This record gives sequence, structure tokens and C-alpha cells, in this order.
Amino acid sequence: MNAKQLAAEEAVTHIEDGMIVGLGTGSTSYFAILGLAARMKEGLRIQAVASSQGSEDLARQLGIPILPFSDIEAIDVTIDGADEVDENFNLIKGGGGALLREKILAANSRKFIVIVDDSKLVRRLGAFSLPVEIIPFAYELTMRNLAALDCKPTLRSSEGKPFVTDNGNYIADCAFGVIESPAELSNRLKSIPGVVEHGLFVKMTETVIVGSGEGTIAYL
Ligand SMILES: O=C(CO)[C@H](O)[C@H](O)COP(=O)(O)O
Repeated sequence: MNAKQLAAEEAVTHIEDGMIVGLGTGSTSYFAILGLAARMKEGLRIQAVASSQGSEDLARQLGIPILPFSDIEAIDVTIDGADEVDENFNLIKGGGGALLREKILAANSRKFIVIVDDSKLVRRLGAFSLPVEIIPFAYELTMRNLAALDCKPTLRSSEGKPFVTDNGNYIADCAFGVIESPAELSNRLKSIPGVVEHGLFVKMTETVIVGSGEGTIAYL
């Protein structure tokens, strides 16, 4: 079993009958969705909400019921991956482009479990370019305002065209280098008109499960 799968399968053991589960996005969350479906085959009863169309489609294929948001008050547990986790449990997310929906799910969850392989652990965030979701209108100006925060923004592309999120927006991947203060940068990014959301998750989780290539699982 690979490191991502190990972390994902451990996270799934936290899910109990009757829970509403938030489904993350990405290759680690993929294993969590498979793990939930496997537990449902053994009798677990859950309902879910998803952070991307891809995760929703996968869940439906596997028979995991997806609820409309109008039917829920809160999410019991969300399980999701991350691109970087620092020593204070701050995260960079959005490598898969789903950061906006992922943050909405995490912010509305009683518990947010982050699952990663050990390559994602860093002392300080920033080696991974920070994904920032921006609206397409005047995105060139928004990118200039991002660059003024002392980073190098690159418009994410796919097959020669701008990558478009599930929300119809673009992603600017911003190379900051070491991020000294995630909380301060979060506020500065949110103050730029045209920025919808960014991939800094500041103090949003208390549970990080790490799988390693040696087959071990650790809770941070
Ligand atoms: O934030 C995400 C998607 O927007 C993912 O959780 C993050 O990119 C990690 O991906 P993976 O599990 O494939 O390594």
C-alpha cells in the first residue's frame, strides 16, 4: 500500500454511522473515497458532500450518497489532502484546483482531517507555489496586484488554455518562496479585488495523518 493510501485508510476509520462526510479532492482523497465505499460495503451508513465535480462523480459511481447543501447544517468530518503542511498545521492546498470548495467544506466541518504522505511536511510553507483562485475578468490586473505582494504569479494552463476551476475561475500559482506569516499573507491576498480565495489554510485543522513509504502511519 502506498503512503497516500495508508494515510487515507487510517482517516476513514474515524468515520461513524450516520455521519455527513466532506470529500476532498486529489490523489490522496481518491483513496479516502475508495476507503469509505469499502466501509459502506461492510455496512457503514454515511452521506457525503464533495469538494469537486470529480470527487462527486467518483463517489456516486461507488454508491456513496451525495447530499445537496440545502439539506445539511454542518459536516461532521471532512477528509482532504494537502500540498504542504507546516509545523503549526498551516496548509497550502489547491494543487488540484479545488481550493475554494475545499475551504468552504473545511470551514463548515466539525473535524477536518488532513491526509498526506511524508513528502508534504515542511518547516515553513512556500516551496510549493500558492494557488490563488481569481475571476477571469481583468485577470491580468489581478495578477499584477498579486505580483506586487512579492511573488511570481503564473496563470495555470491546461492544453494551451487557462485552467478553469469548477467555479468558472482561473488559478494563479504564486511562487512566494518562504512564507513568513501565513495569516498576514492570507489577509493581504483577500484584500485584492478579483481574488476569490487562496490556498493558504491557516489553523483550520488539528488532525494531520501522515503515511510513509516505509508503511508507517503517524498522527501529528
Ligand atoms: O488541494 C488539493 C486539490 O485542490 C489537494 O488536496 C492537494 O493538491 C493534494 O493533492 P494530492 O493528494 O493529489 O497530493
